[in-house]
Amino acid sequence: MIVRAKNLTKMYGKKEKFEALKGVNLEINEGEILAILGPSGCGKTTLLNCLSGLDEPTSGEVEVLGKRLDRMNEEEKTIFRSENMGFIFQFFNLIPVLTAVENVEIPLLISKNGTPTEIRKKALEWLERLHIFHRKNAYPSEMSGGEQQRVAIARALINNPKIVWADEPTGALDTKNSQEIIDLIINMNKELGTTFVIVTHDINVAKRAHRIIKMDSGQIVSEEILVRG
Ligand SMILES: Nc1ncnc2c1ncn2[C@@H]1O[C@H](COP(=O)(O)OP(=O)(O)OP(=O)(O)O)[C@@H](O)[C@H]1O
Repeated sequence: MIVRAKNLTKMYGKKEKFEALKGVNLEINEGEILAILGPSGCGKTTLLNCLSGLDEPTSGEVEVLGKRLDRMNEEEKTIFRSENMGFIFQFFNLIPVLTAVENVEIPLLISKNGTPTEIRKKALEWLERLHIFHRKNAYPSEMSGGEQQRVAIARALINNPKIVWADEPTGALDTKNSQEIIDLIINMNKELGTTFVIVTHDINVAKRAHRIIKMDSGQIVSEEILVRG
């Protein structure tokens, strides 16, 4: 078990309270690809952010890799995230003034993991692994959505995280690029054993996961385990 959430609730608003999570219980296995499906506004992003420590639940417990996030302060959570987690977003979130290779280097520069030469070498290796080496010197604005997402995945994986949170990773891509991005995620999961938690609207993406949970109005309403031959 890599993640365990107990009775998570999240309230938004001061006067007009809105309950975005209504007592969510969830366990995520190490090495699995979990897809979270559900209609717009049902609480998928809120759940993902509470599980990763980007946001704080109003009540409930979250344990990741045996550590209670709700017992850490912001600084401890930041360090914990940088050591153990990677993030992939719908709109890639690359830094516009940095090239592809420079964007991929960021996590290693932050964790001071290697000399500048070693860091550059590793970043280039990751670009190669994600079939985007030829765009190493391109800026985000010069790349297609599919290319930017490959760079973002390289950046998410370069620190060898145990778990990667992906919020609509194919939401801004066409069918062909979505397929390629999900293929890359599956390959990385097989090769590295990284756990992936993917919020998606796209049933074709969800179908490639090991398990799908469906949410509605702040609750998990069903679960499906997918068996592949
Ligand atoms: N900061 C906030 N303040 C107030 N309400 C919020 C806030 N963030 C989210 N909400 C509300 O909480 C609910 C859940 O939002 P969330 O973004 O988690 O849904 P979602 O399922 O990820 O939606 P989508 O698929 O459209 O991204 C929505 O009704 C949203 O309007």
